[in-house]
Amino acid sequence: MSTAEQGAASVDSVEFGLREAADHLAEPGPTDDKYSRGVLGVVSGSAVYPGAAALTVEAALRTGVGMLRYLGPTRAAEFVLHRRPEVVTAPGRVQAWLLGSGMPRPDEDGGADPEVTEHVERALSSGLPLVLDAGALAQAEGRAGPMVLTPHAGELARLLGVDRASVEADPLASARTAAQRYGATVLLKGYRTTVVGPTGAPMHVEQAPAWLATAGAGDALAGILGALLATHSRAVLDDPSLLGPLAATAAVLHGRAARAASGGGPFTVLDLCGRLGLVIAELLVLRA
Ligand SMILES: NC(=O)C1=CN([C@@H]2O[C@H](COP(=O)(O)OP(=O)(O)OC[C@H]3O[C@@H](n4cnc5c(N)ncnc54)[C@H](OP(=O)(O)O)[C@@H]3O)[C@@H](O)[C@H]2O)[C@@H](O)CC1
Ligand SMILES: Nc1ncnc2c1ncn2[C@@H]1O[C@H](COP(=O)(O)OP(=O)(O)O)[C@@H](O)[C@H]1O
Repeated sequence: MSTAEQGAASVDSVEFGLREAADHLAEPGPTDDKYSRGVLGVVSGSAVYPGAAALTVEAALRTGVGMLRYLGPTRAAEFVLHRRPEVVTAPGRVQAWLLGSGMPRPDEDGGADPEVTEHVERALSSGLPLVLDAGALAQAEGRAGPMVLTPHAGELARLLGVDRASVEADPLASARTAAQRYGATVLLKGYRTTVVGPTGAPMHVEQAPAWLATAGAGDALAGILGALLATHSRAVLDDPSLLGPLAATAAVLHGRAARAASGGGPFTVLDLCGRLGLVIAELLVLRA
């Protein structure tokens, strides 16, 4: 589907841009410590997709958290620690959770190991802000609490029990259906990223170059959003309608970092992650 067709199908959403994103960034102050900044819990990756664990963690750290607790499978944890020794692999208090990137769905052969499943179950019933991605999307069923679902069109089609073409024909209506069904904010990925909450006006973000259509880019987006939820946890618990602007902010950071990494050509997902700090610094200047 062309961008023009996507636009025509989504005339009801408003563009969420740089200035709006700048207003949804948490900047630490002199009295902050690693706990007050926000701790993100991450359960991602698997024996099949250990890379997704590294990408979610890298993106979250680069977006800025006080601490990241990684509680995924052992092989992925070793890989994560090797790359990022600042990650903590002991359980403990967190302010938000990112679940599912690179993990099997509960109905898939093999499933996750029992220890990982227990971490996921605890997170799902914690009442804390959640990002549910990839293998954790179906866990939204029957859950209460503030959560953002981050499907691509194929995953949203699976969730809704429709074919992918019908999601692509009207991304906004499809995302809205899921938002209402699950009482969640839905961030639907694609060239245009659509964000819809169970209430409130839908938004869209178009900051990214098409070079971003590359494996692992969605894992990085999930990490960015997880970090934003951890650093805005109290505000989200007070006002869950903040989930929409925070999800859209994640898409803006992701797209801008992709553009910076690209410079007009191809790039890797780790290149994108490496640009996040400067993109955030640029946006913070905008609101000064
Ligand atoms: N480095 C890592 O560790 C990485 C790990 N990753 C992890 O992998 C897991 C699986 O995620 P995934 O998006 O790849 O698969 P999945 O959710 O089953 O959706 C498939 C959809 O795509 C479509 N489709 C398939 N082939 C197509 C084609 N050639 N050209 C066009 N369309 C095609 C297909 O549509 P269909 O044709 O079936 O309608 C269906 O809609 C997930 O946990 C993720 O986090 C990834 O992030 C990558 C990096
Ligand atoms: N044509 C495109 N132009 C810009 N961004 C895109 C395009 N296609 C996909 N993206 C972005 O790339 C990311 C892909 O995520 P996803 O499909 O989950 O891939 P993966 O599972 O491999 O990480 C999303 O953030 C999506 O918005």
